[in-house]
Amino acid sequence: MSPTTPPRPIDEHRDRIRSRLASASRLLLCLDFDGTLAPIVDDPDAAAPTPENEAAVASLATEPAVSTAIVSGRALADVRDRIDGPKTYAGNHGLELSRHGSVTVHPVARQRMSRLEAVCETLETVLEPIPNCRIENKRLTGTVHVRSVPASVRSVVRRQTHAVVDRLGDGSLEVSTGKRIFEIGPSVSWDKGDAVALIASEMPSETVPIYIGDDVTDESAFRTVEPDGIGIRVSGDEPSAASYRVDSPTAVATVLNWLDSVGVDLLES
Ligand SMILES: O=P(O)(O)OC[C@H]1O[C@H](O[C@H]2O[C@H](CO)[C@@H](O)[C@H](O)[C@H]2O)[C@H](O)[C@@H](O)[C@@H]1O
Repeated sequence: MSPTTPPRPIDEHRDRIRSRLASASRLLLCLDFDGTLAPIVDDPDAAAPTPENEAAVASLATEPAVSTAIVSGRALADVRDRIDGPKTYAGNHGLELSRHGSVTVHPVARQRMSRLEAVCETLETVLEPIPNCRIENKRLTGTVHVRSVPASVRSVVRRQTHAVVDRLGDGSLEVSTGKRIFEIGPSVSWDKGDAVALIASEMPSETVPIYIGDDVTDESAFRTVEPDGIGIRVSGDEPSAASYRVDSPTAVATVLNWLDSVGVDLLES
């Protein structure tokens, strides 16, 4: 179901966050990567967390009462290389999970890897004439990047992507959208929200979950944590399942630093 209410600016509602933290003994802090910890940039390879976010995540990851997790659409190995500290990582929109020292992969996604590979290879050829179009093969999912593609031909990329997925995917792969991207993945009912629910299910009952993210795929995670936990969308005032919003990765750092310096002390010991 699509959300209908815009999230509220978090700075005007710190009291509710304070009281929610004060009623918990532990914090599960789940963080999206692109657009949340790292500003959106033209070249996906160049994405990096702001130094403030990098330092805040590293610091929060050492707090005994805090569990941190990165939940990203990027491949697990890729996002792990880009931000250090957390013990838990979910890559490929939750299809691969690294926790307790081992990696698990969604079994259906694993079965469909060869089909996904064939789709990515074909798209490399079919979309080769499109200026600045780029295919990111993430093994379990694939991303067609159109951020730097001339606006007039983006619809061509969309049509060709759907055509290749329909032809080679045989109903087992699907296309979704993100920020100037088309995402190709297995048609399975598993998303970031399911990954966050799984991570949260292993926490003590007095844990408050917080999820911060910026894109449509983060909405499932907001639905998982809300209303008992706290969803924070990095966005304008478009409708979201998150209750609160901040406007940029710079403002995310302010929230993370507040959690580190004030929020953690509010948790019941
Ligand atoms: O779930 P996330 O961690 O937010 O990952 C979502 C996608 O992020 C990346 O693409 C986005 O960021 C790029 C770099 O800023 C930008 O160029 C692109 O337009 C954005 O959509 C990543 O490349 C994808 O694989 C992720 O699925």
